Order: sequence, then C-alpha cells, then structure tokens
Amino acid sequence: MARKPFIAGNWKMNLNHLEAIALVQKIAFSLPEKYYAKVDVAVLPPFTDIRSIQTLVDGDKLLLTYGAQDLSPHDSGAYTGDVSGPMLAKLGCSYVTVGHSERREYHHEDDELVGKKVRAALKHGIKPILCVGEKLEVREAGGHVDHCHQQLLAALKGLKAEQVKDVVVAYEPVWAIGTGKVATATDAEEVCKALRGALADKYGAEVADEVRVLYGGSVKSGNIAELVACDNIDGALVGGASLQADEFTKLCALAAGGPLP
Ligand SMILES: O=C(CO)COP(=O)(O)O
Repeated sequence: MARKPFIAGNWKMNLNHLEAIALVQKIAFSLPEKYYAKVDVAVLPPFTDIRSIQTLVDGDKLLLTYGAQDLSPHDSGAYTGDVSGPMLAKLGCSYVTVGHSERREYHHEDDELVGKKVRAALKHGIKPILCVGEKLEVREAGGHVDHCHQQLLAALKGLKAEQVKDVVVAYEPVWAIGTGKVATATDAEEVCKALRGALADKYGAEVADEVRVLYGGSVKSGNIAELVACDNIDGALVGGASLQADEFTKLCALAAGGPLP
C-alpha cells in the first residue's frame, strides 16, 4: 500500500500567535494547493497559537492541518496548567505529539504516561504522533532497535488494532535532535522498518501497512528526499527547519516528489 507522505512541523516553544499567523500565511502562499494531493502537511504550534491558526485555516480554507505538542491524559478537572483532549478537539486539532524526548527528559514522562496520552488523544479523534528514540549511549551499545521497539509497544498497550491505524509513529533518535547530526537514511530506515515489523507482529500486516512512520532529527530540505525514498519512512517530524517558511515549503515540496515551487 502506498502511504501518502506526511510532514509535521514541531515548532516547540517558539513563535507567539502573531508570528504563528505570519508563518502559516507564508507557507500557504508559497506552497501551492496542488502539492497537497501528494503530501499531508501539519504544523504543531504552542497551545497559545492554536486558536489563531484555527481561525486562519478555517477562514481561508487552507489545506494545511495543525495540532498540539502535548495533552493531558485527563478530560477535565483539577490539573493546573494542563490542556485536555476535548479542548484540543474543539480547536480542530488533527494531531498531537506524545512522548517527545524533550517531554520524557524535562517532564519525566514515562511509557505509562505516554500510553495514557495516546489513548486520550484517540478517544477525542486526534491522531497521536508517538515519538520514540534512543540516546547516543544506547545506539553506541547497539541497543537502539530494542529500545525503540519497547517504547512503541509500551505506549500502544491495550489498544485495539483498529485504533493503532490512527497512530503516527515518529522515530527521533535523541542524538540527532537539534544537533545537525541527521541519522543516515540507512540508519533511520533500519529502525523504521523494525518498528513497522513490530506492528505487523502484534497487530497484523494490514495495520502495519497503514501506519505512518516518520523520521525526525535535523531534517532539512537537503536530506528529506533521501529519507522519504526509503520504503519505511513516510515523512518527517521537523523541528528547527519548520520555523522558516521557505525551508519548510521546500521540504514539503520535495516530500511530495517535487518540483520545487
Ligand atoms: O525534535 C524534533 C522534532 O520533533 C527534531 O528537531 P530538529 O529538526 O530541530 O532536530
């Protein structure tokens, strides 16, 4: 089955709502609509930008989608500072990142919490972008495939095969994030292929064939083409390069198979 490439821009904690509007307008202006037939594009801004982006996307009927970078495992209640799945769904979010290594590291999120967040997203019709990835010492010890495999299956625990189809998996080796050190396409494909294999073993070939597996970590317009050329890499979760309209547009166009706009 041919999976449509998917490029998601994780803005992390960058851009206020005015800057967010300006960036989405620039992307909309520079990436002609015809590209969306061949690539799905999403931006994942901070919470404070989402309402502005919703208004822009709905008002101008943009084909770009958007989502959030985190959600609470709870629907509502006394959880100061948290934002829930129903709130994100009401804002039209299509995606939410879950288990990003920065949340695992700075907010001590473990696989159990990540799993709860995956289930919270799915419950409200939001596709989780489930991030897995190893630190440098794990890769150097040769444990990267097992590590990612374990993170994946732990987060999906308890889900039915039908639900797993709506999960997007992102392989993001921690040592490649924000460092300029991109994994080689061969290294990225090795893990993405193993993750799809793990999904096939547990949920069946049909599910594994449908799930989109992305690579993330220092992705730019200069390396996206060789990454998406790999059989098991269906696109990218892009950090730094998603903050520049020209670079992000180029990257999306290349993931669509070109030509550059
Ligand atoms: O963490 C990332 C996306 O979620 C990757 O970030 P960079 O593209 O800046 O390396």
